[in-house]
Amino acid sequence: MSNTVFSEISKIDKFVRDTNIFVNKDILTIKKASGAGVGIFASTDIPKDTIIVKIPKSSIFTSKTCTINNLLSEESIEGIMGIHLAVLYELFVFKDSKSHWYDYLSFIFADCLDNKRSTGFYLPPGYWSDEEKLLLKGTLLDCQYDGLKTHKDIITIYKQFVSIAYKWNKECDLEIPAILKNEKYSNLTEEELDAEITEEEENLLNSSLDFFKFIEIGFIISSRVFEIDCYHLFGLVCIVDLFNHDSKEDIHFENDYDVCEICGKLECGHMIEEEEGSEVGSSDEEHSESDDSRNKDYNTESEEEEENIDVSDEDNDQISTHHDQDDVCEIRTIHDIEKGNQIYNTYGKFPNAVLLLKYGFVVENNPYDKVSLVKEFNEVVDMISGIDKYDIEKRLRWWKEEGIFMFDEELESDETDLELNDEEDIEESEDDVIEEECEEEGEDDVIEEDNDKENDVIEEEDDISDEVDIETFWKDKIYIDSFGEASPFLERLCIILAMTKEQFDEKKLQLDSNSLEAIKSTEIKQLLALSLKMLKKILNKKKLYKIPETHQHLPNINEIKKMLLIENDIILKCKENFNLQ
Ligand SMILES: C[S@@+](CC[C@H](N)C(=O)[O-])C[C@H]1O[C@@H](n2cnc3c(N)ncnc32)[C@H](O)[C@@H]1O
Repeated sequence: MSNTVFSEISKIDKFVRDTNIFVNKDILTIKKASGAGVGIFASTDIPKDTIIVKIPKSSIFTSKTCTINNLLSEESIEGIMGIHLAVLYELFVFKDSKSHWYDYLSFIFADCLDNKRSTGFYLPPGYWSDEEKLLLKGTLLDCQYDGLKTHKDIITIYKQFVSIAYKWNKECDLEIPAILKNEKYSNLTEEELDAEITEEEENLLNSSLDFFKFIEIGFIISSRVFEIDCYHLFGLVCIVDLFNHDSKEDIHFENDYDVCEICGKLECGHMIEEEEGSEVGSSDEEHSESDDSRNKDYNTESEEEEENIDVSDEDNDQISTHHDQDDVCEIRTIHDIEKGNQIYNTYGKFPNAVLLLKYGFVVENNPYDKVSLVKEFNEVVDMISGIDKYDIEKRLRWWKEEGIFMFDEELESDETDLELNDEEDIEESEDDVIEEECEEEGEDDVIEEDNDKENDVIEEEDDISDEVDIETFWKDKIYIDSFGEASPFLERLCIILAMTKEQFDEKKLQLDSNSLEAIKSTEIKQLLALSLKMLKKILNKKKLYKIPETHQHLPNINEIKKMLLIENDIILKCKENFNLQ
């Protein structure tokens, strides 16, 4: 769990004051939240649309605002990777005396700084003990997300960071963060960095405490990071990162995403240059020129400081004046909140497996939760008789490569139709108003822009089959949902597998849901009965998980038990819905 400690909260008071973060203390209380570290609560009734926190973008820790921002941009490291590397320097190199961010970062990474800690490392499930991972075998986390495996990408990132740290040390005498000290990777070529990670290498690193600390820091970042805008990309947002998660959110994080990608401002010379440039067709040059000139300043600075990098006060002044005061993010309540209630943010519409992988916790009554049926589906398919194996493979291949995307669109258009029907009445009455407003404000351009955006979305959707990993996509759709219902994709796939050869090949029923409806009633009845039988066989194969009773010594046993109990609950609901024992 990436929780902070309530008794240490005063550590961030000074940071909050110094960086002009506005917290409406008259209506908010920060306190212990049962089972979830610290949380934020309403100390009075709070009406809808109240701004409860305001934070200047310059007070958000990002790869652009951190102390080594100039070095990161020279290496083209940005986003979450940039934050990861920057945190190592703020915590272990610049520390209290030189880091403008230390009070905040040492609060959220307190455990990582404590060399005598009594708790183990806070790591994603792939790094848990074999005993713990065994208990989660067969869950969605295992079947769909490969969450019980360690991932080699993190090793490549570690090697890259070590190599860069040695380079900066050589070029600008910048101290190497202790956890990146590893001579073996101190001078890697591009080729060596890209090379396949060997098992020996993996085993060696997986027995290093510094490497675990490196992963832990990455995991804490993953559990607290926010998407900011197209300039900063991601960031750690003090105070805002104290809101706990619930699928029913109380607040919205509001900010302008579309800012200038060069300087991060909402309006600036670069944007005008770009507009003018695009008219005369020279925007790229001008952009890169201004980009270079900005980098030149930073480069010169780093050259000047080559002898001895002095990080901070000056740089931090530059950071805090770099953005306009009105470049702020706001937290706004989206409905009335009652006094005493915890105020929740939502981290996304994620099943518990993803919550555990990204944030280290699971929640009960999660409407987005699922139980995987991939293993059970494959077992039943292996037992199908009456159709030859080649035919089954052909149908499955068609489903994975084409059918599933067509069905996805079919479901989406059904949903859109439903929404449109609901909205029709409202829209009709609003039409006159909109027409009037457009006339007044000359909004033709806006409408065109909106259309362009819609076209982009449609194009993007058309490309979906090219972008997603086909294996991951189809498996993700083979599940029981949180209400104990089989996924519509699984139902349709069972129909496809239950078809006769003629129904599949000649009538092409799989391509057209209308002809599926129109098919002769006796024929369809038989087909649906067969497919329901197959579906029930699959569901019947799903067994309840054994809840461990004697494993209290395992550090992650509470989350494991919670996860298994929740999946069992869904399986039981499903058995009831389908009258299975
Ligand atoms: C962004 S932080 C939220 C503040 C955090 N509770 C703290 O003490 O600093 C995210 C972390 O809070 C915890 N958390 C958030 N929502 C939770 C929930 N509904 N149940 C349990 N833990 C939760 C998890 O440890 C998660 O990694």
